[in-house]
Amino acid sequence: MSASTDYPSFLTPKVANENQSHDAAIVVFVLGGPGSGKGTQCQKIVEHFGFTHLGAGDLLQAEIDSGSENGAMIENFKKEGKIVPSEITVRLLQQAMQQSENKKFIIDGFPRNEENRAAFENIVGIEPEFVLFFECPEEVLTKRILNRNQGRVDDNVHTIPKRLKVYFEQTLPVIDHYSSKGKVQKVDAHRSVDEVFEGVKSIFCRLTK
Ligand SMILES: Nc1ncnc2c1ncn2[C@@H]1O[C@H](COP(=O)(O)OP(=O)(O)O)[C@@H](O)[C@H]1O
Ligand SMILES: O=c1ccn([C@@H]2O[C@H](COP(=O)(O)OP(=O)(O)O)[C@@H](O)[C@H]2O)c(=O)[nH]1
Ligand SMILES: [Mg+2]
Repeated sequence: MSASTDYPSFLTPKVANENQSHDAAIVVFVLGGPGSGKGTQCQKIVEHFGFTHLGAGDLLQAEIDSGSENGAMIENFKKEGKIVPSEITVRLLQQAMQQSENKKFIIDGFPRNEENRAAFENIVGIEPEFVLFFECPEEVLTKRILNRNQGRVDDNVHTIPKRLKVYFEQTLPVIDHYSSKGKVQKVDAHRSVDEVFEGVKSIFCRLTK
């Protein structure tokens, strides 16, 4: 008997959702320093390759904006360039994946440290297909962030050095971890948006088709 005939039809979507296994889901992590172009390139990947974009920073910002009980705490972490406790970010990512009908996700700006990585693998139970890594010189990152002009609380001279320090000390080890497993696809991000996307495109054509 199929699952859909086991339950009254109005219950089926909820039951299916709660038990949803992501065994079939494809996850690509997108990493790189703040300002390296992760969000910009993810938009283009969505248009060309049909992935759903989950920006970890965007999901956290939505929590702040919704006035949730954790909102003020998350905003303080963001202002200081610190990494929000994994259980919060992983829960938001897992919810977003469960609510999506798509099975192909690009997760942008996560995992930012080893704790994030272990929590995602333990709780969600998925390893990424590969990790797209945007490499960009530090001074270019700083310039791009200062020009971003989106009114972010963390795009300022107080927070930028803290974010860069966290990136070098905590996020690069995650990239090293995946590198040792042969999963890192590196792209030179210090080029025009279109040139970077040419590099991205060839990786996605090779690894996701
Ligand atoms: N290849 C690029 N060359 C120049 N500017 C870029 C490039 N990619 C992105 N930008 C700009 O740099 C800023 C940061 O890009 P964004 O995609 O938000 O990076 P991230 O998500 O990695 O922080 C934005 O203002 C964006 O328009
Ligand atoms: O998995 C994540 C993603 C983001 N952040 C927080 O959100 C901020 C902004 O992240 P975002 O990815 O939006 O920044 P970007 O790298 O795109 O500039 C980070 O500095 C952290 O404080 C976090 O704690 N965990
Ligand atoms: Mg971003």
